[in-house]
Amino acid sequence: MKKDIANRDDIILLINTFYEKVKKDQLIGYIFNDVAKVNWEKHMPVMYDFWENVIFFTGTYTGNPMTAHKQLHQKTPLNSEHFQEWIKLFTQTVDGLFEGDKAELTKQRAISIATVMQIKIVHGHEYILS
Ligand code: HEM
Repeated sequence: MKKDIANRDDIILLINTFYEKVKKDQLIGYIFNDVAKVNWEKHMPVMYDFWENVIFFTGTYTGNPMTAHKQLHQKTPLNSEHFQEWIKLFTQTVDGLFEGDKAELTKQRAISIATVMQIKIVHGHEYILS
């Protein structure tokens, strides 16, 4: 049986594994590699903090993901297929490594944040949410 997500080391493993898949992905890899040209050394600690905050409420992340992705959407349009792929890779990564309540919570939070992000970004002006 797999273990559950229990601490920051588990989050680091999860996020490292996820972005290894993302970078190689046919559908969304180019957005990170070619459009945003992500500085991974800078980006990864931000993502560990973000997910640690989402899962364990540590208060370590203070950024604004919505702004970051709105800016990205102006450089290259993000669509529903991109978000579906992101969710698929994230869910597969969690399931490949962990199981338990925190693992379930992590997938649910990822899906709900991705859904809100997609509504705001892809469908933008039709919604009052901002
Ligand atoms: C199609 C889906 C997505 C794409 C293509 C995407 C791409 C990106 C890119 C290129 C960055 C900027 C990295 C950098 O240069 O610093 C970024 C940042 C980030 N992304 Fe995403 N993303 C997606 C979905 C999501 C989702 C669903 C979440 C959360 C559940 C998320 C969370 C974040 C966070 C927290 C940051 C850091 C923002 C900051 O600088 O504080 N992303 N994303």
